[in-house]
Amino acid sequence: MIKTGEVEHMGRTLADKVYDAHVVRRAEGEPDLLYIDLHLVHEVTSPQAFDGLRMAGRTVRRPDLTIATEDHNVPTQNLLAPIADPVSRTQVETLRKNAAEFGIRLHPMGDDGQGIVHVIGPQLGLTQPGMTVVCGDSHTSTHGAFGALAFGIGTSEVEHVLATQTLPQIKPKTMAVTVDGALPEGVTAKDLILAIIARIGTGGGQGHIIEYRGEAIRGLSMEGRMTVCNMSIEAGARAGMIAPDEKTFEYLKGRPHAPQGAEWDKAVEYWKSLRTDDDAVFDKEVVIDASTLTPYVTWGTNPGQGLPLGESVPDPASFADPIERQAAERALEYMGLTPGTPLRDIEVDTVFVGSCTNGRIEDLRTVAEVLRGRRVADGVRMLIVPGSMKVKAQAQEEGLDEIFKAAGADWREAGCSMCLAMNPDKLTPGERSASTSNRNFEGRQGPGGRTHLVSPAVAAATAVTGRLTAPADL
Ligand SMILES: CC(C)[C@H](C(=O)O)[C@@H](O)C(=O)O
Ligand code: SF4
Repeated sequence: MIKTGEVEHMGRTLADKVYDAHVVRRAEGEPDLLYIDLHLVHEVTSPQAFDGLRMAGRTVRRPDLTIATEDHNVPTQNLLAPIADPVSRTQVETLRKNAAEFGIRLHPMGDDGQGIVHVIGPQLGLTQPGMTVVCGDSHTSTHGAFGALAFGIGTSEVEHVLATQTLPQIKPKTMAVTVDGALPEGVTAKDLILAIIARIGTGGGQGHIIEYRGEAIRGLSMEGRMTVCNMSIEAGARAGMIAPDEKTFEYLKGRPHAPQGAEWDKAVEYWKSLRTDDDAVFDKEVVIDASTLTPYVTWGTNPGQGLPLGESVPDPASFADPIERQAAERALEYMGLTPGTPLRDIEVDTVFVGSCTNGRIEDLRTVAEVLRGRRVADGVRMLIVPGSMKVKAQAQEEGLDEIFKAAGADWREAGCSMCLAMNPDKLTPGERSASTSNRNFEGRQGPGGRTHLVSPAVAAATAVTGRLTAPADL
């Protein structure tokens, strides 16, 4: 820890640097007060926060640092029709009223800036290295891909940030996940993060900010880095971060909210200092060898229950830990799977491509590459949902939508869609999906629905054969 007036000798991690730069008040035995640079808002976790402000007669302290979008509840087709579900409709209408009353920018359904909250922040250049970013949403960790300290907060904290632009915090511990070597051909960021969670477990990052580092992380595109950071929360971590580099700067340059001219040069100079010092010590460290990885899929009902696609459904008896064994038994029962079945033999009814994990342009390009000249298997429905209206427009500019439609897939409007069952895109009881989203909990995609988490490449190949498949198998 740095003390004012003392020369600092101890190296600091990236997380330390960003955190320390935002502490506006620190007192013994109390949480720190952190300044927040960017506050993202969506319709699900904001209504009570705005009610709280109203009741206390408060205003939003920095509407200019706050931006709202409609994503969870929006249908992904027939946008002109009123939202049929009354709860969804009320949430969306409430956000519109609140945004108007408190002077917050909102990207409503149908607007060309609308999209999933974690897709639009980076897209607009709002998410930048060294920032603190919060949102009433657990996948706020996505923004850590830029070297920002980004984490999800609860609704009462949303109210606190709206009112003060600050947040009380207890400094999390730090954890390094170093991924050495290069990812083999055909192995993607999604496979990597599923492998990491399978290795460290859904509680492996608890209380920690994970910094992903090493050759394989440096080799990822910004989209891939976002996929990795997005799922940090599925390992229980408070946040995930990746040190900014030339790829980060290149991605940001020229975006609507990125600094410009002399401001840009100054910003880049600062951003370059945002890396873990060589002598910094992490509270916890894990090393992964990227060269051993193959496409990963989940077989169970939490994101840590994953295996290489070439393996078989595990036998619960093979788990030494009694809690894991029980969890596996229950998962297999819910998933309707038998131990020993090769994962490649599992047949799916539905394939979902989208979400804040894998609904960006690069993901859609990967899917198009696999689907080009091929057909979605008979009896399989495939939903391809862009993460934002901008992603949709770009995909259409590149003609990807034509490839999707020619293959028999359903090309939709932007939103969270089938990632979670808060809008019309749902699984029916017993229906099985291969999904590029981030959670496979019981009922996540609809009551009784069975979810296998996969990469966009595996999703596309699976749509073609109707069984869990990698493109290399086609
Ligand atoms: C609805 C929202 C609070 C929730 C979250 O916090 O993550 C959702 O986005 C999710 O992915 O489960
Ligand atoms: S796409 Fe899924 S994970 Fe992302 S914010 Fe929406 S519901 Fe949450």
